[in-house]
Amino acid sequence: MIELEGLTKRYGEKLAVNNLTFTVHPGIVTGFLGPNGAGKSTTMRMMLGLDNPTAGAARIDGKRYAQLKDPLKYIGALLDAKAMHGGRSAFNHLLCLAQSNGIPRARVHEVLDTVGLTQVAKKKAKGFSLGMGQRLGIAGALLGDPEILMFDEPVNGLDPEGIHWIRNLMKSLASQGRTVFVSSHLMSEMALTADHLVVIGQGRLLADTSMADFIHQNSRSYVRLRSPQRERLLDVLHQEGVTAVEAGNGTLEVDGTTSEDLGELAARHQLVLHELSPQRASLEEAFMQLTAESVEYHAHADHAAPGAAPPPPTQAEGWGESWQQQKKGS
Ligand SMILES: Nc1ncnc2c1ncn2[C@@H]1O[C@H](COP(=O)(O)OP(=O)(O)OP(=O)(O)O)[C@@H](O)[C@H]1O
Repeated sequence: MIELEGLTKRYGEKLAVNNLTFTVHPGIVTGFLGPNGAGKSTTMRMMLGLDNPTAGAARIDGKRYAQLKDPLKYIGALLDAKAMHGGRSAFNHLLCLAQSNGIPRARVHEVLDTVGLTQVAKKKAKGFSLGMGQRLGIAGALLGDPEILMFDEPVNGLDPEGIHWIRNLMKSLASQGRTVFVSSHLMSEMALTADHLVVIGQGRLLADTSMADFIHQNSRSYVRLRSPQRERLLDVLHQEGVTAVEAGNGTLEVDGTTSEDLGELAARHQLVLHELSPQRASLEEAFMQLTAESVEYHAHADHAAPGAAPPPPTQAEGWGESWQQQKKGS
């Protein structure tokens, strides 16, 4: 496992990572999330001994990275897919890594095969597309058959087939009992891949929880109702002590109950429903809700291209104030 204890990094005035303590466990995929500049890459670099902490420590199986003999056999990482000697062939790049970590040459062929680069193994890495570079970086991470794997934005530059492949690879590595720690800005992808989440903002820990709990705790679930007998429906809900919020287009939003209960209630009162749909928030909505105050870099609408239409509000923005007020009031 990976253990962080009070991990801190200061660059001059900037506290990039602020007293992070958490553990990344084996057997699951742990997603590492945070807005731009939150400190994710700095944290990962310190885990790999590429940056020295100002305070605290990161331990890999109980040891600091520098104390590991043949570190690629303990932890494999993809941090920056472009960080390789472009003049070397894919095969030679991996062979150099293998030789410096006591890994047999045959393993280079195996990992090239795993990532689908066997046919271009003799080609120089500098001619590789972004997606091929990502695959080569992942091959390097897998080289030592490590129990711990760390990927910073692994789906960057990958096409849909490549994204699907890396998702399945990470899940299968975790199902083999390995520790998989992955950062990504693609929330929809993270929602499909990670079981557990660590979220940071401005260097501080904001959440360390299961995916399901994270979404549940940081977002709103409700049931949307639409009925041609809206007034009667509102009366019935009122009598039952259920609060409904009018949401435009003739729809009502109801918190604190289930679509099953509402359907049965409507049936008992012979009310016609045209819509009865449970609305569950997405990871993206939950993430934006939690990190809203720690986003450092905002785009402003008046800097948009001339004539560009403003973006439609997200569902999270759509809930806006009334939800915030309800939360404060509760
Ligand atoms: N070598 C450095 N010198 C000075 N400041 C740095 C250095 N590396 C990172 N920082 C600063 O530390 C903060 C955290 O950066 P980091 O790259 O770790 O964030 P991140 O969460 O990985 O961001 P992104 O999602 O945009 O990749 C940023 O404000 C960044 O400008």
